[in-house]
Amino acid sequence: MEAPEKGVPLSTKLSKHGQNGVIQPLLTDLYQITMAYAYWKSQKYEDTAVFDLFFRRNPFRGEFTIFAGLEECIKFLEHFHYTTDDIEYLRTILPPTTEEEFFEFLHNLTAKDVIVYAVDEGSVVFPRVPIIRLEGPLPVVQLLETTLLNLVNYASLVATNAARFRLAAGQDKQLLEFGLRRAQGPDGGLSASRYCYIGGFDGTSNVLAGKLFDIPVKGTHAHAFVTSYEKLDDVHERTMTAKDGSKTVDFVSLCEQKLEELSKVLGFPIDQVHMGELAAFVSYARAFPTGFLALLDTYDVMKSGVHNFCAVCLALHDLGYRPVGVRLDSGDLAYLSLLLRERFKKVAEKFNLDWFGKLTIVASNDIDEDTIHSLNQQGHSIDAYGIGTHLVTCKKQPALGCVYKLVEINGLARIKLSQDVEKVTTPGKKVAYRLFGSDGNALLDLMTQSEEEPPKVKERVLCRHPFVESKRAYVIPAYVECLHKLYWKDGQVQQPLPKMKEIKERALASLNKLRPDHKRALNPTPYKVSVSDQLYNFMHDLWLDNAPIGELS
Ligand SMILES: Nc1ncnc2c1ncn2[C@@H]1O[C@H](COP(=O)(O)OP(=O)(O)OP(=O)(O)O)[C@@H](O)[C@H]1O
Ligand SMILES: O=P(O)(O)OC[C@H]1O[C@H](OP(=O)(O)OP(=O)(O)O)[C@H](O)[C@@H]1O
Ligand SMILES: O=C(O)c1cccnc1
Ligand SMILES: [Mg+2]
Repeated sequence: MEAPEKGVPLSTKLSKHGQNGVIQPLLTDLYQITMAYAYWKSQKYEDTAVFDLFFRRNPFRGEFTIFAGLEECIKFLEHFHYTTDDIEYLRTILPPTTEEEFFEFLHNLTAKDVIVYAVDEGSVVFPRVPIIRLEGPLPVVQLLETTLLNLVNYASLVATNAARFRLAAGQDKQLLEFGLRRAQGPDGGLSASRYCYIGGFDGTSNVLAGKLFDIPVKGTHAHAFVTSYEKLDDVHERTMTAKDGSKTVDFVSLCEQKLEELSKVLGFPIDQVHMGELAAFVSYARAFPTGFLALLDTYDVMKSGVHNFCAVCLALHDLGYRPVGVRLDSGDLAYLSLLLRERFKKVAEKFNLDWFGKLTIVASNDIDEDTIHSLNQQGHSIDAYGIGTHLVTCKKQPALGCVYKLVEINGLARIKLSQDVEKVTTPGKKVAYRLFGSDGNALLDLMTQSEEEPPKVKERVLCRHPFVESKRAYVIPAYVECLHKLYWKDGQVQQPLPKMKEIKERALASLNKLRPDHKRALNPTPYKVSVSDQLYNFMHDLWLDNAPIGELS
């Protein structure tokens, strides 16, 4: 890699060619390069290969996956080139017998002769269906394998995880990604923020992700802010001016008065209320009068936090400001959210302030998908979730198993056999279609050989299980979507690459066309991925041709 230029802003360094600078041809496994040498040495560099990138099983025991990472893959192809520096490095790691002409060959390689068909980024995808199909000179498409898998696997995994959190929480809740501190390094953190947004989150706490990807950045405050104050005297600047500029008051005294008033009206003892916490809330409100959202659980949510919060809210109201809400970061989140809502409604009633009952309650603290389902079952009054560890580390399943398999060489289909039927590849160049029923929902995905006629609307098509002969169905689609679009040819991007927001909208729209039972959290119904009759017969003939016949004696 060229040395970073001095004086270049960080964002430019990180987004070389509008892409993370670490994404470059050497971000690969050594064996791709040694294979390229062996192909080159045995005159196979002009062979034309077709590779499919696909996964065999959906993550998180689910029955769907959100495809993400395509834009990065296309940009990688656009700039695929080994620099002089890269070649010098390769010279040091390849054996001295490596011929000089190979390094020249590598130095001149680009992806201009590669053709890429792919499913649109953000689409729901299913096992075995090629998400990306690459065709081109064998050494080049081979050299792309590891980087493309790296770009797609985590992106799709975390986008799917985010989509599952969204399904659990419902469309009306705010979902905030708070995972940077727990993410797998800086790149893991940035990718997580980007692809969680695509998968259905509303924002991130990750400021750099906000800057680089134009994602809304959001946040509250930490316990440290509260514990840094011990008593009310710690608030040095006591005054605050009304929103309309009409008056300036002693805000600390105003908050104290409100606390006393609340204690009388609601009947709670003031001696259990932590004055350091009140000092912190006062200071935070002074800094953010239009965005006051306080963390309530530093000492005791119901004995201290909520009283201090309500007092500051009433004081802000006197000055014409509208507070935002609270965050809970420990304890029984369902129970506490209900108690808080009850309290807010009571204050709303006693002080005749309708908005008070509708203040936002944010919950955080080690929340996973199951926690959200459980909270829903119990009943709660949470409006927003801040989610970190389980989301970005994908604790429930830390990797998606996308693979990259050779399916055709020089126009001849190739099959990879395995004792494990699931691992047998689908040979040849294929096209995938999604067939929809009259209710608008997806019925199944169908793979055909590339030269076959596409399935037609209102025409019966035989769809077969790829392995089980008896499993087949006639489908009369109300709508047919060709999943494979031409994305890269002649060294040019062939489709407009959509903005993050559009990819996010596609993910939502694509999920909305999937029947609810496929999206169910527990034991969802598998979505059918089938092959055409022609592809079925072709595949099984090739299988028999390639499987040796055993002999018993
Ligand atoms: N009502 C609830 N139903 C199911 N799970 C909940 C509920 N409320 C909280 N949780 C989860 O229970 C776990 C509680 O974790 P833990 O015991 O570490 O936290 P805590 O004791 O409440 O807080 P602290 O961070 O102060 O230790 C968290 O994963 C949280 O998301
Ligand atoms: O729990 P997560 O889903 O990862 O969400 C992010 C967490 O990060 C913050 O605190 P941190 O965990 O650093 O400290 P805490 O455990 O003391 O709250 C925040 O208060 C959340 O608890
Ligand atoms: O803004 C927050 O509340 C936040 C951000 C990151 C991690 N935990 C909380
Ligand atoms: Mg925590």
